[in-house]
Amino acid sequence: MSTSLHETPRLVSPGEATALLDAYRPAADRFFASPRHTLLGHGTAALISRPRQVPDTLAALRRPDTPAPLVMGCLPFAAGAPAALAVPETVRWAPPLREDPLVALPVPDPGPDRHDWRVRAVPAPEEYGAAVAAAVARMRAGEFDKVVLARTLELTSGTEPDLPAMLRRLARRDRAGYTFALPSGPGRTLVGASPELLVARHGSRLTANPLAGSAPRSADLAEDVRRAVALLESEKDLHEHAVVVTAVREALAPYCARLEVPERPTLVRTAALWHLSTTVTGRLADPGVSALDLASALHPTPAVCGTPTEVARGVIAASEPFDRGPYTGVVGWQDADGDGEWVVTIRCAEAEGRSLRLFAGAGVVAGSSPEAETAETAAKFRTFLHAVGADL
Ligand SMILES: C=C(O[C@@H]1C=C(C(=O)O)C=C[C@H]1O)C(=O)O
Repeated sequence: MSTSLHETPRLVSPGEATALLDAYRPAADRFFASPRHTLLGHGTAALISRPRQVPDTLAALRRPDTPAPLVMGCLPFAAGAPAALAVPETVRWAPPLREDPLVALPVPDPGPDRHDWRVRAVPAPEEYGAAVAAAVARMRAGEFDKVVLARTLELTSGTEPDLPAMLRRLARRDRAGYTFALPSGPGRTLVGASPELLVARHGSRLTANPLAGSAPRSADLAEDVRRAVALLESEKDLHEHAVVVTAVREALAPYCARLEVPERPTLVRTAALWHLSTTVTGRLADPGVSALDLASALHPTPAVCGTPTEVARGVIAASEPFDRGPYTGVVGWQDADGDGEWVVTIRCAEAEGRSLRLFAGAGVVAGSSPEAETAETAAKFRTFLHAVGADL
């Protein structure tokens, strides 16, 4: 196997990752930061709307004596809708942002935007609660097991939002997760900070980290810990989580010579939420299967859709009065060897002109309450509201 650029041993110098974060410019650039790498792609050598075209496009663009090309971008939630994948003209790599001492310095953050946001909730929180209640009634009648229902906030302002500033705030606040900013369609930019790894492949090793079952954080330390402990013991959340882990195991098993799935979830936290988390690891039976092949086999997991998948898709289409677009799709990168990282597209917004559309959803099971799911989605919005300086 050839050595790709990101595997080359390198000297780490402070500020390398922060420099990529600061260099990001919308439209021309694609930024992706993970706990392993920071990437900044510049320019577009090729656009790809169908994931199956990725291997041939990367092979055709391979040139001797230059680093092998890679693909960055996002896939939408909806099956069959076009992807927004691209091969950048150049890619700069840096070590993880969280290891960069400069990212922790408080000074360079420019503070909140002085935007006067007009905010419209679509659907209104009461309508969202009613959709949750209707889904709960159907699940109690045994029609299906789980559905993830989402809502949006449409933010508009008199001036175009400063997307690089938002990206910097997202990256600085949640340094342990995955931060991204890239074009999601003509005139549109997807920006977000997701805690959830759909799948990463490194040679024959794979890792997936499904999250499901959540609780809002509290500013009060004792209350924060109480909520974390309650989440670990909540039967409703453990069930919601188990449904996702089972689906991930079943989707990955056919590709694996070995697959390890811990019996009980642990906790992960973002600045706004606690989540139940399971880290699944495995070894591929056929190393020809790429990270994107695995992501396509997994997507959509019941962490963002439901169980059974097709029933849940139907409930989502009938209940949500908006198009999810890239939200709850997949975002990330992959190189010509098939190594890469694909993340679940959540805690994000899509920017277009002077407006931003924020998305948040919650897993609904028979034991769910409309009030708790509305509060959970409100907490999920906080990740992005902080980035636009609108979290009051
Ligand atoms: C759907 C979202 O998050 C997903 C749903 C979760 C849940 O229901 O507990 C937790 C993490 C994500 O898998 C979102 O953030 O919008």
